[in-house]
Amino acid sequence: MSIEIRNLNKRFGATVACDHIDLDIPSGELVALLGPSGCGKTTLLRIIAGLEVADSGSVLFHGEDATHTHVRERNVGFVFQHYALFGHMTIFENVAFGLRVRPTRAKPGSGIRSRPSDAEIKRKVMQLLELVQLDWVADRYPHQLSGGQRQRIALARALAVEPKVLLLDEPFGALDAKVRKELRRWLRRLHDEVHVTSVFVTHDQEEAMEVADRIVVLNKGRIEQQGSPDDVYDRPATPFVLQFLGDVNLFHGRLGHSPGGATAHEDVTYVRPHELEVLGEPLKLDDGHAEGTVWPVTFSQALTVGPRTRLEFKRDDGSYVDVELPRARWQSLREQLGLDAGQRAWLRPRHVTRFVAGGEAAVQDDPAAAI
Ligand SMILES: Nc1ncnc2c1ncn2[C@@H]1O[C@H](COP(=O)(O)OP(=O)(O)OP(=O)(O)O)[C@@H](O)[C@H]1O
Repeated sequence: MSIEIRNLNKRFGATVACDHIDLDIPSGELVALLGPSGCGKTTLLRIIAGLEVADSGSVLFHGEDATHTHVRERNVGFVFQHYALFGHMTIFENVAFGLRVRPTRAKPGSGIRSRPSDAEIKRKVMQLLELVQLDWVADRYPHQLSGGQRQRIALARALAVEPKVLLLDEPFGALDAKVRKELRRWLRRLHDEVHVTSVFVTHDQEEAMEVADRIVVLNKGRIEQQGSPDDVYDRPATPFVLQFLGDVNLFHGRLGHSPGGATAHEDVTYVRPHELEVLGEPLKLDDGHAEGTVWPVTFSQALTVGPRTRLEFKRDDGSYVDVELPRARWQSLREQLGLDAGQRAWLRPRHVTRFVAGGEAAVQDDPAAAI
């Protein structure tokens, strides 16, 4: 089931939660709505669900206008951050719930389906519990499960009614980092098996990059960019997207010294910390080879966390630049250059991103072309 959103607008008083949203979600895709707190992700999800009404615009399910269709008839499944399992019911009954509450004989054409037989419910619930790899907890109660297990059950319960669309609002938000990581990989594998069109809200860029087929980056109720994880990371359309998708060093005005004596570029330039190379001396021009931009800096400190090391350098204008490298690379570099706090070094970007004035279009550059 594809979802199309057309010129959707929603305000809460003076707050604009959805600002002219146009979005196509192809059938079977797993799409992440990504953005900072308050950018309108949940509101957009709730409008797709039918839990919130838009001020204007439309939502189409597979080409059919569903803007005014009641939530019960939209056939969507939900998973929220705070697992809303029923504490007094077993896991089996929790998963069976959506099927048990159906009418014995639904009105034809109402969009509501009839209740399956008890045998059919049993078969289906056990099949779903196997799918989420928790068939062995069928007789337990929610309080006897871990948070991660409860979220897997919440997902099984959402899938039990065979939704055409699955909506997930920060489903792993309340879990600790390690369980989150496990569950997002698990969700990705599950989606590859089930293929139900899914929309996933998160403010965690790593989570979106790892799980989604496509990422929709939202900012202040507007879509900044949408594309594959590689598209938005490698070819950010705006400074907001670039900065939201990971750490970045920002350089205003003149970039500093370029060995060829060419004029440095005046635009704002962005370089990710892992795209900078540390040199012990400024590059010399030899054999007519243009080397591009090199920034003189002073080494400040190194912080190693696990396998990665983050180096902090100070530029002559007083601003700081971060460089990230594998821990082993840092160890060999330290020996090679004898880097100590206060020592001079030079940074060469392997890749820079510039935006023309107004921040409308990105220019992805070979750094040599930036001068
Ligand atoms: N029922 C409401 N009444 C008034 N304002 C609301 C209501 N719901 C949302 N808002 C406002 O609309 C904006 C978008 O909210 P929304 O919950 O969609 O953002 P979000 O991106 O999901 O944020 P978060 O990640 O913090 O959940 C926010 O400024 C919020 O305060």
